[in-house]
Amino acid sequence: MKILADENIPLVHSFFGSIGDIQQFSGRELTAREVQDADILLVRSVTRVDETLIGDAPLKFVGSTTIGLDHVDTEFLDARRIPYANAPACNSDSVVEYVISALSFLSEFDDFKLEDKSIGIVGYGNVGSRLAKVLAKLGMNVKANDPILADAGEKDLCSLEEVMQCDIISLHVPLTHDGPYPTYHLFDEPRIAALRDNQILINTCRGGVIDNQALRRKLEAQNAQKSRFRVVLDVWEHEPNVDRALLELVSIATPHIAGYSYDGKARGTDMIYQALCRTLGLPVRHKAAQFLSEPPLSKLAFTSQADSRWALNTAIQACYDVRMDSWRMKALLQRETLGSGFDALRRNYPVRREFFNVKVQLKNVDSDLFNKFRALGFKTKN
Ligand SMILES: NC(=O)C1=CN([C@@H]2O[C@H](COP(=O)(O)OP(=O)(O)OC[C@H]3O[C@@H](n4cnc5c(N)ncnc54)[C@H](O)[C@@H]3O)[C@@H](O)[C@H]2O)C=CC1
Ligand SMILES: O=C(O)C(=O)[C@H](O)COP(=O)(O)O
Repeated sequence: MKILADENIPLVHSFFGSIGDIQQFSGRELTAREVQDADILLVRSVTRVDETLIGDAPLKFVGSTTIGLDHVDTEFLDARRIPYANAPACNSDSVVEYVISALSFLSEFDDFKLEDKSIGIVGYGNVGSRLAKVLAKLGMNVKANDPILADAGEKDLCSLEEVMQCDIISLHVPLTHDGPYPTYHLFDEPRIAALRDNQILINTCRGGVIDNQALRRKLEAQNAQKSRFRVVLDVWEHEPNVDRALLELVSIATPHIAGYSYDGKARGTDMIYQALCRTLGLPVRHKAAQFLSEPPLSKLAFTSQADSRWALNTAIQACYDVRMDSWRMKALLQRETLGSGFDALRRNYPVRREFFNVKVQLKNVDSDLFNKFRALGFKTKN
């Protein structure tokens, strides 16, 4: 059995080695010729899986070890009766922790308290709803917009206009071009122009959800001294060929790594392995936990002398400091090869572990701080 697998899928040999002969490829360079005699195709988000790539290859399964599926032409696979799977929620905690790290940094940089702010979440699926629950427990005023869930009867959702009034707006929708609520350029020129000088806009879903040129024009037009309009971008239109001027202007810029916790990527591989076993009727012999090593940081301790805000920011940034990723990405501005640099940062991404790997000891602290650590996903003890 020939298994073609993206070279950036972690643990691919551990999970799939006993099922077939694994041949790895570079995600943006896979050709139809290589796919012609493959039985199994395992991709990440950078490989467009469609008729041009697949043709009449006798594939038994296509798996994408990602949440997003906009790179896969599922109608074509359905028509060809090729089974496929993605990995819903595999890295949603990773994205949530990315947003929390960004907010932690910005709250220090612009000196505000999260509990004084409102956040509007666009897309209330796995990522959006998890983020909403954590931030509400941290004391933020949370509003969410999701017209698809609203039509299906979900209560307590808001209009996009209401969400647009929040201090912070965070985007968590799939990239779609049709249907009743397409998300391509959901944030178009008029919506971007309507954003206020003191708002924060965060995009960790797909670059095309924001009109990047319109966003660049908005940032170029503002008064850098006076404006507090902050933008956090993990995803970009036309990746890996990012708009240099936009990259320079945003507060935090990262190369599509919000979902790149090692735990999340390993979970993605695990989920696709399980889906393949179900499809082929094979026994499930492996679990991601078997292959995950000890985290580099496992314990933190705070005493009753710790200021709550400082303690939370210290723990968040000790686990994951998004500024490091942003500095590495902004350093690309000095180099000619932005596109290949973007992919190199993703390929060589350092091991980042999720908050649940860290046990936080809290001696004689009040219950509010204890609960906030728990809400963030840390293991806690007295
Ligand atoms: N930057 C990164 O590394 C990562 C990015 N992602 C992206 O984040 C997206 C969201 O992930 P999940 O929450 O897991 O997906 P999900 O499918 O669980 O939730 C998406 C939600 O968006 C809603 N939605 C669709 N169109 C909408 C519209 N026009 N307005 C408002 N809501 C709308 C859907 O009803 C759904 O509830 C993924 O599709 C993927 O593209 C996911 C993981 C990592
Ligand atoms: O899961 C998703 O959806 C994502 O956006 C992935 O985290 C992106 O990673 P790659 O598949 O592009 O490596």
